[in-house]
Amino acid sequence: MRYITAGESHGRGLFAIVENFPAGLSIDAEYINTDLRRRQMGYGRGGRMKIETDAVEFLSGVRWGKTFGSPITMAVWNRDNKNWQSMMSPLASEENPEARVRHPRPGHADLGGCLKRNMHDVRNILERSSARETAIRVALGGLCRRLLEHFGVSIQSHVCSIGAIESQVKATDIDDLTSISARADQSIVRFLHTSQDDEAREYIDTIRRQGNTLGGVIEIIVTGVVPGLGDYASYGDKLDGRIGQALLGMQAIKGVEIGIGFEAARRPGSEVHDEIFFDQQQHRFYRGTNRAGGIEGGMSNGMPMVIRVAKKPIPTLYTPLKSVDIDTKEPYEATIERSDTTAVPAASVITEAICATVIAQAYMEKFGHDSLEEMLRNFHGYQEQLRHF
Ligand SMILES: Cc1cc2nc3c(=O)[nH]c(=O)nc-3n(C[C@H](O)[C@H](O)[C@H](O)COP(=O)(O)O)c2cc1C
Ligand SMILES: C=C(O[C@@H]1CC(C(=O)O)=C[C@@H](OP(=O)(O)O)[C@H]1O)C(=O)O
Repeated sequence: MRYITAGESHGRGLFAIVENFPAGLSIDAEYINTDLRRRQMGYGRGGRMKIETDAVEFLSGVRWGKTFGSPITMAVWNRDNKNWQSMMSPLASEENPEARVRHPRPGHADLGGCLKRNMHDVRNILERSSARETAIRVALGGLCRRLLEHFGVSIQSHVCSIGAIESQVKATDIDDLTSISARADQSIVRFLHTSQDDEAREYIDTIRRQGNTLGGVIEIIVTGVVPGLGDYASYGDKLDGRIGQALLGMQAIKGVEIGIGFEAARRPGSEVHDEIFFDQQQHRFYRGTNRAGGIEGGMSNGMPMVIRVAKKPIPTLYTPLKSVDIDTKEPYEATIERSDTTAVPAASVITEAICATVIAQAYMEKFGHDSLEEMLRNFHGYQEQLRHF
């Protein structure tokens, strides 16, 4: 499966074209819209989320509720586009020099993008670098999640912290397998949906009043994955590398840990590596602990995957940081139109979608991508192989 996304934050909408997706998968828009709605939730977002009601529209590749092997085109339309008609017009012949954005924001793509493309209007950069693009990646993730359900894979996430506030549901104690499976049994545990809500809301309000912003830590848990996805043989095929690349390819993600991650560097080997056992009754190998977070040697090992990401604070600050006018080169305080204070709960949903996409790709690699029936046949054959190993 290959895909490309297109679209600007305030343009007509966001689009994805997905190639080589298996035929025969039942999909309805509402299944995907559930994730799109979840992505819009969470305390601390700015005015934009009140304007949008994200929903997916299939423009190609789905017929009578099923994929049929043609490239799938998905769209999420921007309601806000009607307020940006002249600014975002693809065809208006006159440029409006007054509409140019000249003040790049520290921490955003603004300055690097202008230098790289030799453009003197930051809007040309910010429209595409905006995390609005994640709406369509969540739609794609929904499609992949639906496919993975047929293989018993489930992907959940929760917010471990926002700024200095820790969730009551802490990051998984990776030495304790019961806590991982208990966590994986829960449907999404969302920070700001717990009894801690009041404290967290007050904290976010204080930060917003100060014109400041917050990031946070998210944990993703993937259960039901077969061993042997990805590969040890070539660097580009390693599953941990692919998950890391995909997550770091998301706006504002600055760190990815798999299993105990950085903690592994502090412990001796005996407290890092998961011992191997064999369950005679179920005729399968298992690990006594899961510090590797379900991935060893670039391959899934059949244990739950545990992945954590660090999201940096939102770059647009209402109390702006110092910047420089790209025309006059004079100091200038960065531009603010409208912005989120924090978007960590939304990011949590996006990371699930990104993991779903990478893992679905790995399943298609191993079991084929022409049809769901063929994939399932190959999958059952592989299970048989494992049973007789
Ligand atoms: C869900 C989500 C919402 C975001 N909202 C904003 C925002 O309102 N204002 C802003 O300046 N950055 C926002 N960001 C972060 C920027 O998109 C991101 O920092 C920017 O594209 C620069 O890329 P980098 O942080 O990966 O270096 C958001 C990110 C995510 C994931
Ligand atoms: C639109 C979304 O997030 C946007 C991400 C974003 C950025 O710079 O990344 C800036 C803001 O856009 P606007 O300037 O239109 O308010 C966020 O609202 C979304 O998540 O759907």
